[in-house]
Amino acid sequence: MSKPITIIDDGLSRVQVYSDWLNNADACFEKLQQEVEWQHRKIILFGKEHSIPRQESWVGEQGVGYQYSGHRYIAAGWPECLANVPAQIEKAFGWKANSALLNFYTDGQNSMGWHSDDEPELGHNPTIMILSVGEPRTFQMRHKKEKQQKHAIELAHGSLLIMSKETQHHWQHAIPKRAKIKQPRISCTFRKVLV
Ligand SMILES: O=C(O)CCC(=O)C(=O)O
Ligand SMILES: [Fe+2]
Repeated sequence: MSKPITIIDDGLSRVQVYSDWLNNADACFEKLQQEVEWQHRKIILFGKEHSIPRQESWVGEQGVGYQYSGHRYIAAGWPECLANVPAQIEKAFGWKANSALLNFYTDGQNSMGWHSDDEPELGHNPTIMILSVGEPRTFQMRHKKEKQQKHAIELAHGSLLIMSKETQHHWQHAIPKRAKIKQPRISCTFRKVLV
């Protein structure tokens, strides 16, 4: 395993990236596009219905549930191409995910707004590992209180980004729109939901 690039390591929060982590990233990207049941979730904002600007799927060990934006999702298993990834991650980092939120960004018009992954079912200091395949996209981070503290990280095809320790308390992250990007990207955001 190559050495990670450390983005944040200030004693409280830690963010690291392994730029070329997944061996079979091309095959994984193809299979995820074909195998996953992608959903275009809708949200109500000020009484009006909107489609969120990307597609999603909740996957993982049978029965693991997740609640966000007023919906509850239950995992029905891993897509075949991700089935071995939690064990690979565990071998490398000693941390085992039981689920993942998958995001499909069709092109640079798709995005994700500022947020922290701080849902209560993830526990107090959740580790989140994001595997990226497809078109590289910028992963932005900003400190919640000291707004001048910012980072922008290009997440390459096959890269793994790890957020750990107190990162979700102190930082938010986002995937901004990019008008020039015409190609798709998939992110697999591995999580350990407390069951
Ligand atoms: O697509 C990404 O890299 C970010 C995804 C994310 O932040 C999330 O699913 O919570
Ligand atoms: Fe997130």
